[in-house]
Amino acid sequence: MLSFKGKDLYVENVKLSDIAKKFGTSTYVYSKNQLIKNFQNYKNALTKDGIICFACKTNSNAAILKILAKLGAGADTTSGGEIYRCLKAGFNPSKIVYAGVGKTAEEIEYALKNKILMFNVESLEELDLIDKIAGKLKVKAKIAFRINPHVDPDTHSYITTGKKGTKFGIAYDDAVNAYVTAKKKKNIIISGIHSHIGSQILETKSFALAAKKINKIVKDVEANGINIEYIDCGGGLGIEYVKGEKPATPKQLMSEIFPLFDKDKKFIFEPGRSITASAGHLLAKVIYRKISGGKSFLITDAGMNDLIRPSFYDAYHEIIPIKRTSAKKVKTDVVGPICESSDFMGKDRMLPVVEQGGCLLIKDAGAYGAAMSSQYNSRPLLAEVLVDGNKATLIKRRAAYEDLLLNETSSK
Ligand SMILES: Cc1ncc(COP(=O)(O)O)c(C=O)c1O
Ligand SMILES: N[C@@H](CCCC[NH3+])C(=O)O
Repeated sequence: MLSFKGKDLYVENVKLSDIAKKFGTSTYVYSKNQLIKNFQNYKNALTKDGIICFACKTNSNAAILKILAKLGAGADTTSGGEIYRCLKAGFNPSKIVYAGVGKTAEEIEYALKNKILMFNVESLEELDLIDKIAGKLKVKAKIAFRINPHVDPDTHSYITTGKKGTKFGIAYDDAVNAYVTAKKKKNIIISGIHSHIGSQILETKSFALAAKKINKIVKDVEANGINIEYIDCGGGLGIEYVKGEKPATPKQLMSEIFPLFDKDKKFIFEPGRSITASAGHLLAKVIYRKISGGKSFLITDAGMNDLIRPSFYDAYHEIIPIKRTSAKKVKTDVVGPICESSDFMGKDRMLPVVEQGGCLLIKDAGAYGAAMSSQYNSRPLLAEVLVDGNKATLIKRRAAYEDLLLNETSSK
């Protein structure tokens, strides 16, 4: 919900220059109504019994989580900390699923005590530990196996998770045996099957291929007298970072998947990026401009510690000045203040020479933005602001220098 009104760029009905004045820069700015719209796209497409479990690793700000919990979302979690955040935000534990290759004993115990819907189990050793801890607590643990379906979708290699040889899940060929083993465990209830093939996937064909392979396992497992209630299809739908990219919609995805399975199945989807990415942007100030070695640079107060995606994956985020200007456009690198040559927000962009102190918006940073930020170079974490109509609310205060020393025991 970004638009120009006159010369000014707005998020919903709030001028970004007003946000910069009031809350400072750099700042993450979210649109509540874009977030709701993105979630409703999934909810409306879910014509079968099931749950949309928001992948909270993309953005776990309490205000964002509360909005989604209120809309009836479940949560896909990947650590005890994420389960904690989701419970605090009001998610119903019976809608929380928990994946991850390295769940610790403490995390498993915490999840069991809080009665989550199901563990997406990624190895037989993990299954043993869950069974043991459930026994100690005198409870039953509901599980699905995360199956690695050996599918290779068209996306960045760092975010491909369902390919043969990656660390995720139980290998496709070992899936049926894993279920047979689980059936013998005293404290385990088999609830479902899970796969998640990767992220920023624009087309549906890899999802459909994975789903067909998963259904083959479901049939083989059920032939062994084991019932599979939930088909958890993971997340992974991409968004339009680059103008002209055409990501499939939740409706297209689901209409390909549903007919592949028996009618009685319940479905879980775990979208993350496609819910939060386009609902958030990074507002940054141009501190300095310079020409060096024949290149033009805009140096912003946002760095790779605030948004690591460009440095880490060479990811593209559109960058636009928040004030329309008739200044000439020149090929520009937008860089941050960190001592790394990989500290850039965008390279070779045609941008007007923004005035010093002017602001840029680094778009579609609501997913894996603030959530992946760090204090590298001892830079305090950023403020986060939520816009709803004509109201802008601070949902995370900007950290102070004192916060940098908060947990260091010799800091007094
Ligand atoms: C298990 C699991 N589910 C869901 C997601 C969310 O993926 P995305 O943000 O691409 O929708 C991820 C991250 O890739 C994941 O690891
Ligand atoms: N962090 C990645 C996505 C990781 C997906 C998590 N399994 C990104 O920014 O694109």
